[in-house]
Amino acid sequence: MIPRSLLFGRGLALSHAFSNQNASTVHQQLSMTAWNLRSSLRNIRTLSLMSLWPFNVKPRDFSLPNASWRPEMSKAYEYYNALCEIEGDEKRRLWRKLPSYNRVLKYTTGGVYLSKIIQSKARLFTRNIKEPGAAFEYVVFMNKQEKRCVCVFQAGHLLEGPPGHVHGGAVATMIDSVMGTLAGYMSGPVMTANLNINYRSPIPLGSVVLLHSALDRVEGRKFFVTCRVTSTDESKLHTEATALFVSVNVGHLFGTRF
Ligand SMILES: CCCCCCCCCCCCCCCC(=O)SCCNC(=O)CCNC(=O)[C@H](O)C(C)(C)COP(=O)(O)OP(=O)(O)OC[C@H]1O[C@@H](n2cnc3c(N)ncnc32)[C@H](O)[C@@H]1OP(=O)(O)O
Repeated sequence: MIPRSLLFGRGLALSHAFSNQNASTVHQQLSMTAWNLRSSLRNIRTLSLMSLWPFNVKPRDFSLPNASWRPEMSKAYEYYNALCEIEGDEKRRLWRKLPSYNRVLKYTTGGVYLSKIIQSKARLFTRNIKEPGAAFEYVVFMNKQEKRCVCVFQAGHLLEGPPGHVHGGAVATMIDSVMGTLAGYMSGPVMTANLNINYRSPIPLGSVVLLHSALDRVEGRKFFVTCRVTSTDESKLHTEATALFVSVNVGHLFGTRF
């Protein structure tokens, strides 16, 4: 909101201008008032940029590069990002970088109201750690036409399981998130009904891996998805997974059907 002091300050200047009866002084005062108003508008614009509004109209995109990214992460990001920028109009582009927010619901159409109703303090599990690089650093590139996506993932030090390696639950979280994002992108809201994971080789903590996810088939509301976690050069297989996602309507989140 605009601070009260700012509004009242300019309001006083305005009333003071019209209390003076002298014509030239009034003219002078009006010029001053116009200047004051212009300056107020400038201030308001500046203040809105300083995030004093109750709603953050431009949410932070957590999938953009930050200082915690290792060169390998940046290199993989640049590779896939370049695929997104291949010439041609946006609709014909095969690859698209997905933005990533800490509350998906809040930034979907009409979702701002739902996000207030459903656990307003809730935040996306993978995006709620403040320190950049400490946990899940990732970015998803979607190829809708080929019904697949690739996620570049850097596992931070808070994700330790076996000493020096990534916790299996953290790997499962990323797999579920990436597969769920693919299924959701293809169909709208989904929930994981079934998830099977085979851990083939441990992922060193701090390393960068790729998650390749593909839509295998669709049967009515059921979306069968696969995922492979590999090293960035794809020479090493870390994990394989299959999952079933079932499309749901918003009512399902409330425990009702409508
Ligand atoms: C808009 C795009 C944006 C994209 C950008 C999004 C970005 C966003 C990023 C975040 C991404 C996070 C992704 C995390 C995703 C979770 O973590 S979800 C949380 C974990 N999952 C849950 O809590 C789900 C709990 N389970 C349920 O709610 C319900 O069981 C389900 C899964 C919704 C299904 O219930 P239902 O709707 O009543 O459906 P139901 O009739 O039981 O089953 C439908 C069909 O599925 C089959 N089925 C159901 N469960 C199973 C099962 N376990 N095994 C085999 N078959 C099954 C049934 O047999 C049935 O088959 P048919 O008879 O039709 O052939």
